[in-house]
Amino acid sequence: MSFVSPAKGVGFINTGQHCFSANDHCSSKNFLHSSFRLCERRAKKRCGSLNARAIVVKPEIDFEDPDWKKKFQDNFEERFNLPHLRDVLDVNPRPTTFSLKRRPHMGCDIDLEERRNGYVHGDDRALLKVIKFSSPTSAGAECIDPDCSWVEQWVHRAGPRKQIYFDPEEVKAGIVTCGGLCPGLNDVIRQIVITLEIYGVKKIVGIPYGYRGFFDDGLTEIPLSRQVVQNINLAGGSLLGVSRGGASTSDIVDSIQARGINMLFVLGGNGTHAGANAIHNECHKRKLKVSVVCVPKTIDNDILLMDKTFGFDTAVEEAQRAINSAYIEARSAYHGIGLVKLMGRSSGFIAMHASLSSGQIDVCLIPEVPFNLDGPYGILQYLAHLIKTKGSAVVCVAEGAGQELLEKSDATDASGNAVLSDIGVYIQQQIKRYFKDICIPADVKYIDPTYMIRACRANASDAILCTVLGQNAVHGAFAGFSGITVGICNTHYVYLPIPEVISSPRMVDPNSRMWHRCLTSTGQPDFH
Ligand SMILES: Nc1ncnc2c1ncn2[C@@H]1O[C@H](COP(=O)(O)OP(=O)(O)OP(=O)(O)O)[C@@H](O)[C@H]1O
Ligand SMILES: O=P(O)(O)OC[C@H]1O[C@](O)(CO)[C@@H](O)[C@@H]1O
Ligand SMILES: [Mg+2]
Repeated sequence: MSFVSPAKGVGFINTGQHCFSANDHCSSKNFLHSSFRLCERRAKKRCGSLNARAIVVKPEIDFEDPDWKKKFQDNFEERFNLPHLRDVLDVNPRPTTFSLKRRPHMGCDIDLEERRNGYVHGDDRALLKVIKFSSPTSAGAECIDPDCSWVEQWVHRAGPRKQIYFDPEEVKAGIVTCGGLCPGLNDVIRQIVITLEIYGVKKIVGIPYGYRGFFDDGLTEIPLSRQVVQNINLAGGSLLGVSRGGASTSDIVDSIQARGINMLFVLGGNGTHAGANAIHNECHKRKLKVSVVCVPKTIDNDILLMDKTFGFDTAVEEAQRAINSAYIEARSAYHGIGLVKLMGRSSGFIAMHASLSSGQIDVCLIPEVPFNLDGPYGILQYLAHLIKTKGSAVVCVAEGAGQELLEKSDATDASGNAVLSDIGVYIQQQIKRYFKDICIPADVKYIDPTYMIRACRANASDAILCTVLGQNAVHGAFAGFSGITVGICNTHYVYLPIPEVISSPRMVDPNSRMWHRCLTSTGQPDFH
C-alpha cells in the first residue's frame, strides 16, 4: 500500500470499495466508511495534496505474475457469483409461468414464443466498468494495477429466466420498505405485485413499517393485489410505511417462517441491505426455501456500483426548485445570500447534481470535500467577494458536509446512524456573524427543503427505473436467487450479491469528472 498524489502523477489508484493495506490505519479488509476516511486523511497528509487519495490495492495481487489478470477475474467472478437456493437445498427448476399476453392465433412456435417473452440466459453478463483508462492520472481513473490495464469485469444480467424455482401456487410473497422515505417506493411495490401476479402468485402481503412489522404484534400484514396497488404510484411515501431500528435477525426469520413467506422483497438503503443479507444467511443456515431480494432505495444515491438508485432524479429535480427559490430571494434582496441544505449523510450526490442542474449555485459543499469557513481561502471571504462583484450569492450544502467544523455528539438514530449536527444552521449563523464583523450588510435566506424533497412522488424517469427494478426483483426471486439486489450498471439491469454493494457508502470522488464539472459550473475555488 502506498498513497498517491494525482497532482504529482505517481502511483496507482483504485477508488473501488475495498481498502487493503499493509499500513496500520488502512488494513481492514471489510473496512468501514470511517476507515476509508482515515486512509484518505493520511494520504492527504503524506502527499501534501488536497487531491490525494488512498490507493486501494489488494495485497494478494502479484502484478509480476503473468497470470495476475486471470486470477483477478476469477476472484471477481467468485465474489459476484449470485447466491442461489440450490446452494443449500435440493431444488429443481421448472418451466417458467411468466409470459407476455398473446392472442391464440399466434400458434405455439417455441422459438418465437421464447423470443417475444424476452427470456434472459443464465450466462448473460453486463460489463461493470466501461472506460479504459490509459493512465492512473487520467481524470477519475480507477485502476487495478500500476499500468492501469484493461480488465473486464462482468456481472450477472437481470431478467426473466426460462426456468424457475418456485411453483407460483406455493408462493407467499412479502414486501417490506425500510429506512427513510424515497420517491418511487410505491412504484416499486406496485410493480412487484403486478409482476408476481403475472407469474401466477396469489398470496402477496405487505409488512407494515419496515422490519418493525415482523416483530410488533400490534401490526398486521397488508394483503396486496393489483387492485390494491393500482394507483399507489400517484402518491409519494410508502403504502406500507417505513421505520428505522429493528429486531434480531433470528426473530425476523422466526416471523417469516411463522407467516409462511418464501419470497421476501426488501426495499431499503445500506442498513436495510445489511439486514436483508443477515436474513438471507439465517434462512440459508436453517435451510429454508426463502428467496430474499432487495431493491436499493436511497435518496442519497449512496449504493456502490450502480449508475443511480431510484428516487434520486426526482430528489434532484425537487432540490433545484428549492435552489431556484433561494436564487430568486438572493437576487431580489440587497446583498442577498441564499443557502440551501440538502440531504446526503455521507455522500454529496444530491447537492452536486442539484447544483449542476440548477446552474444557480456559486458554492457547492459536500461531505467528501473538506472546506474552511474562515481565513483567506475560506468560504466567508469568497462570499464577500461575490457580494462585492455580483451583488448576491447562492450556497448549496449537503447535510453531511463540514461536520468536522461542528460540535460532535455521540447521538444515533434507532438504526445506529450518527445524528449529524446541523451544518446549514451553522453556516447561516457564521455568514451573519462574518458580514456583521466586516460591516457589510447581508440578507441571508436559509431554506431546508429536505423532507419536501423526500416525500414527493417519482418523476417519469424514476417511475420507469422503479418499474424495471420491481419487475427484475420478481424475476430474480423466481430464478431462485437469494441475498441479491437489483441495479442499473451502465444502463443495463443486473443482479449483484448484497455484500458487494454495501461494503461502504458510495461517495462522490473529488477527482471525478462529475465533481470537476460541478466546480466548472459554480466557478468556486478550493476552500482549504
Ligand atoms: N448492519 C445491520 N444489520 C442488520 N440490520 C440492520 C443493519 N443496519 C441497519 N439495519 C436495519 O435496517 C433498517 C434500515 O436501516 P437504516 O435506518 O440505516 O436505513 P437504510 O436502509 O440505510 O436507508 P436510508 O438510506 O434511508 O438511511 C433498520 O430497521 C435497521 O435496524
Ligand atoms: O430523518 P430521517 O427519516 O431519519 O432521515 C434522514 C436521513 O435519511 C437520508 O435521506 C437517507 O435516506 C439521509 O440523507 C438523512 O440523514
Ligand atoms: Mg443508510
